[in-house]
Amino acid sequence: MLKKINPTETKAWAKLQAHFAQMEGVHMNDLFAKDADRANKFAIEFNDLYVDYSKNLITEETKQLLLELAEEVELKDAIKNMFSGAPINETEGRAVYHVALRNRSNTPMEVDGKDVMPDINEVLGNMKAFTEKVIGGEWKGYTGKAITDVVNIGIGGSDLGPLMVTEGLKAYRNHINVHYVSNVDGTHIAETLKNIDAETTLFIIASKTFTTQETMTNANSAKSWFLEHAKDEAQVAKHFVALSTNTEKVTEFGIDSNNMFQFWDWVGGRYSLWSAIGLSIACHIGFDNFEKLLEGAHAMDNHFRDADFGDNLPVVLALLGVWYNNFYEADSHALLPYDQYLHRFAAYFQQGDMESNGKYVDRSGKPVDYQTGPIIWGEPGTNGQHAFYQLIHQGTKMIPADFIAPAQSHNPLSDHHPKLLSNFFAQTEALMTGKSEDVVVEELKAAGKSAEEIEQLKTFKVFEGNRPTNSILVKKVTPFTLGAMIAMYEHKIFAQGVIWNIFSFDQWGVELGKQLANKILPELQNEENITSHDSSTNALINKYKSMR
Ligand SMILES: O=P(O)(O)OC[C@H]1O[C@H](O)[C@@H](O)[C@@H](O)[C@@H]1O
Repeated sequence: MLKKINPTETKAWAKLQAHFAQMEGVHMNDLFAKDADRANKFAIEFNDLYVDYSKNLITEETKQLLLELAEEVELKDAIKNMFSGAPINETEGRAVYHVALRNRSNTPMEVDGKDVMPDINEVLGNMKAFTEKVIGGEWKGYTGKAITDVVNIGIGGSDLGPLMVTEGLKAYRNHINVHYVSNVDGTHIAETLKNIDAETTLFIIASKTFTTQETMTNANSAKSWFLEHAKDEAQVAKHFVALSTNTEKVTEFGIDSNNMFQFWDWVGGRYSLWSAIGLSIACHIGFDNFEKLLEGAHAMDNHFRDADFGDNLPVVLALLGVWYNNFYEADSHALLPYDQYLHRFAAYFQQGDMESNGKYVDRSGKPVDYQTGPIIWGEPGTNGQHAFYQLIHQGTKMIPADFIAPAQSHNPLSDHHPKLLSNFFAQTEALMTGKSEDVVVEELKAAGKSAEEIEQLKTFKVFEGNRPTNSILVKKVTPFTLGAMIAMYEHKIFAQGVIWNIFSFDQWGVELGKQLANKILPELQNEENITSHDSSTNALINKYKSMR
């Protein structure tokens, strides 16, 4: 069980508050000027990852106090608890054991006294055999043709993870095309079906519960479409497989239980890409590469469990996040990958982070009186620069940001990559150093501006700088590195949840909207005037009915 420690009542919190008062007004430029070794001091190297966190509003004292906070909230114990398979997802009475899914050392890992590794290895074995058949062309469709396209139908954790990783590792892809359908908007499935052939398409229905409205609706539409072509229910077995924890519902849907890849209730949806939910990834990049993804995550798991907190990547990133979220009152955090393949990275961690730590009730069931999870957002590299970076540089809000870039591109076309990386380095430098009024005035003089023009223009061109960033430089975006990076952020989220004294592995907040939608749906299926809601909702529903 996780301890119930209010972080704001720790000694470290009070010390951090006092320290924060001293830090206000401190400029990072001065911190760098004072300490020639700062970049070395505040960097962590892990395999092919190099994380520079020196461009943060911290001193050694800040780090020390943040580490004291981690000790006082008993983060070490919490990590041990997670790795021991204890039911730390208390509101659902479940263990949180995605670390077992990627336990490549294969040591026993138990839930309720039962080693889960044999089951995990069995499903991995089934996934391997299946992907090899699909990729090798042995798995045939109803007319005897090999599979060319895989459509993953799922939503939330059963979509975002596999989608982000297949995009992230496209450089490793084979001839199997993978498509993702998530939205209940009929457009999503309709547009996907336009580009595929029923004879050579395999549908993967991915749903932990196998009751999710969007997924079941899309799955039924896919099945109807398929049967329009195949005209034989018996052929469904060749074209539909399921990834789920719910055998009963899978069978009810008409999928042969032999074509079901199991996972377990101790795998949270947003932490499930390492389980059978990763089947579409394995179809796209091959099972060996999928295993390397697991290996990378496993390496990060060991690091998180064993490394001293001061050199522990997830812990350090978590503490920096707490520093900005709770002391500087930053309300968001940007993830900015300088890698086009990682274009869904921020979207993936919007669920990972916001569904985990978007909670206002603490582990004792009481409302918190401090801030919890930040808003996560971001877009890839230079696209963001030409869109929202203005606000990061000169806006009134502090936006701590993680800049992520590979040293080696999978597509080293002419000078694209040096240009991309020059922007990566320039942005973090600019955000930190800013541009003083003196420099602006010199530049305007050099550009031949009059004294009057200089006076009018100068303040607009000044950059305060002092805006915090982490730089995450990886050698190359490989399956191993991506696995490690995803696990790094997963554990950062867990560590922050522990500090904020909240439960990071339930998601009650997604329920109310679902319940109300279920109540409203039948009201949309008749022509009656609706009066059962508030006046705004009634008016909207009735307007919709008059417009359709
Ligand atoms: O895999 P399922 O059961 O279809 O759930 C899909 C998603 O549903 C809800 O939005 C939440 O519970 C998410 O965490 C989950 O990922």
